[in-house]
Formats: sequence, structure tokens, C-alpha cells
Amino acid sequence: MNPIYIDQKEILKHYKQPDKYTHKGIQGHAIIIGGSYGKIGAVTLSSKACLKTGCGLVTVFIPKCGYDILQISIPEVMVVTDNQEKFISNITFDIKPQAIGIGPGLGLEIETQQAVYKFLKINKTSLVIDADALNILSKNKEWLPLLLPKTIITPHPKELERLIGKWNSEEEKIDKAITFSKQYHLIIVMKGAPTRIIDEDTIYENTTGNAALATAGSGDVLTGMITSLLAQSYEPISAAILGVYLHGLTADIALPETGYQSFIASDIITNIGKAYLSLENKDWNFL
Ligand SMILES: NC(=O)C1=CN([C@@H]2O[C@H](COP(=O)(O)OP(=O)(O)OC[C@H]3O[C@@H](n4cnc5c(N)ncnc54)[C@H](OP(=O)(O)O)[C@@H]3O)[C@@H](O)[C@H]2O)[C@@H](O)CC1
Ligand SMILES: Nc1ncnc2c1ncn2[C@@H]1O[C@H](COP(=O)(O)OP(=O)(O)O)[C@@H](O)[C@H]1O
Ligand SMILES: [Mg+2]
Repeated sequence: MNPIYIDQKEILKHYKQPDKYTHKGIQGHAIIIGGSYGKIGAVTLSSKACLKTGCGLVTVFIPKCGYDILQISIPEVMVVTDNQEKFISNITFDIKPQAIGIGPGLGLEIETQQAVYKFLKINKTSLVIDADALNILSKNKEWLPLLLPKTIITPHPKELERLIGKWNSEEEKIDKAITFSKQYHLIIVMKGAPTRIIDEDTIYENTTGNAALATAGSGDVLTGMITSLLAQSYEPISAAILGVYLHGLTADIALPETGYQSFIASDIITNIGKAYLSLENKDWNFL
């Protein structure tokens, strides 16, 4: 089971330069669903990362308490609110997005769990599932067959354990992830150091990133980035591969300036532009 390494050479098989005549309508509309009282920051980070990865339009679906926070901190993002003040209870919106990311800061309220169930039952849009949306699925494993083929899930090790159970070795973890991926036809972004992507029998291993990423919200940012790429019409596996590569690259670029300790999730977002430019061999050091 040799992995395919996600390096610059592999990335250039997936990366597409934007068309000169594109416009925001063509660049894709993404929705990020998440947030709860005290965790609106997760959706703020995720939606800003989504925009900064190139998506034309981004809308968030959040509980009411996040309205002012979102509108003031990211004026470019549109906001639709739930009827509840502190958590999501019913996911409804009129727009037709090309991709949806769900989970950052979502919380585990029973009403939120039911809202996720109802959403999954009718959803036909490409999806990235992270954080509490994964934890909700772990608590309700009978809902897993509702996921469309090629849905991307982005668990950190604890979220993965809640989904697939404990493992005794790295090999066993990968075997169990392959079995899970095949059972539900999911793309699993197994976050960690290194991050691996499992697409049924194919294993990819990322080569970018460093310990600076061990900071609150860095996974929420990754969810926004992958959702953005999906909305821009990347195939799900390409969105996952390019997303983890660019995400890690931001930390490699920022490290000489921030060191490991002072790098925060917002620094990932700040450096997405330089990460993109380095794909086009434009040396970000001289910008
Ligand atoms: N600003 C905001 O609004 C933010 C909001 N956020 C939101 O909070 C919600 C809860 O998400 P969460 O990941 O913090 O909690 P949870 O699922 O219980 O997992 C934590 C446990 O998992 C483990 N663990 C984690 N990583 C690991 C690793 N690499 N390697 C090994 N173990 C690892 C570790 O377990 P331990 O090692 O302590 O046993 C840890 O205690 C979610 O909605 C998220 O979006 C956050 O994103 C932060 C910023
Ligand atoms: N030591 C490390 N080396 C490389 N990447 C790391 C390291 N620690 C964390 N990361 C990356 O940071 C992200 C953390 O995601 P997650 O745990 O979901 O954070 P949060 O929930 O706080 O947003 C993942 O992409 C993971 O691969
Ligand atoms: Mg997370």
C-alpha cells in the first residue's frame, strides 16, 4: 500500500488556472454551515478561507447570535441565520450552491443533530463534512448511508476514532479507513502529521505543512479551502488533494516569519495567495 505523495509534481496534475474571462458566478457559490454560541469564530475562519481560496460567492448558515460577528468581520460573506439564537435547529436556504461545508463550531445539541439528519436526507450538493457534523454522524452511524458518493470527510484523529473505532498501529488505522471509505464511498482526509487522503484503495500522503498548524481553527480553515475548490468545479479528490497541499504550504511559507509558536489559523488565510503563486512558480519571497 504505497501512498501517492502530494508534492508540486502531483499538484500540477490537478491545479487549474482561472480563466481570463471568468466572473464571480462562474467561480462558484459555497455555503458553510456551522457555528454555535461561543464558536462563531470557527465559521468566520472557514468562510474567509473559502473566499480566499477563490470561490466567487460565499454564504454562511449560522445561528442568530453570529449575525453581527460575521457581517462585521467579513463583509464579503453573506449570512443566512437559523431561527434559534445559540445553535442551528433547521437548515434552510433559498440559494443553490455548488458546494457545502458543514460542521465547524456546529455543536451537538439534539435539535442540531436532527437538523443535520433532515439536511443529509435531502442534500444533493457536493459536501465537505468536518468537526461536529462528523461527531453527530459518529453518534448516529445509521445515518452514514445518507452521504452521497465522493462526499469528503475531514476528521482529526479523535474524530476518526469516533467514526471507525480504535486502532493499534498506523497500518491498522489505514486499513480501517480504507474499509470505511469503501463501505460508504467516501473520501477521507485523515488530518495529522502527515495528513493522508483515502479514496477507497488509493492512499495519498501530503508533503507540506509543519507543527505550526497545531493551533485552534486550522482544521476549520481547511474545511473552507476544500469547500471552495469543490465549488470551483474541482473533482472531489482533486479538491481534497489541492486543499491539503495549499493549507500545509501556507505554514511552510509563514514559518520563517512567525516561528512555530506565533502562527495562528488566520495566518493560514493570509498566506493562501502566496501558496497559489508558488504553484505558478512565482517566487512569493520577492512579492
Ligand atoms: N475559534 C473557534 O470557534 C474554534 C472552534 N472549534 C470547534 O470546536 C468544536 C470541537 O472541536 P475540537 O476538535 O476542539 O474538539 P474534539 O472533537 O472533542 O476533539 C478534541 C480532542 O481530539 C483529540 N485530538 C485533536 N487533534 C488531535 C491530533 N492531531 N492528534 C491526536 N489527538 C487529537 C484530543 O484528544 P486528547 O489527545 O486530549 O485525548 C482533543 O482533546 C468543533 O466544532 C470545532 O470546529 C475548534 O476548531 C477550535 C476553534
Ligand atoms: N504537527 C502538525 N504537523 C502538521 N500539520 C498539523 C500538525 N498539527 C495539526 N496539523 C494540521 O492542522 C489541522 C488541525 O485540524 P483540527 O484538529 O480539526 O483543528 P481545529 O478543529 O482546531 O480547526 C489539520 O489540518 C492537521 O493536519
Ligand atoms: Mg477541527
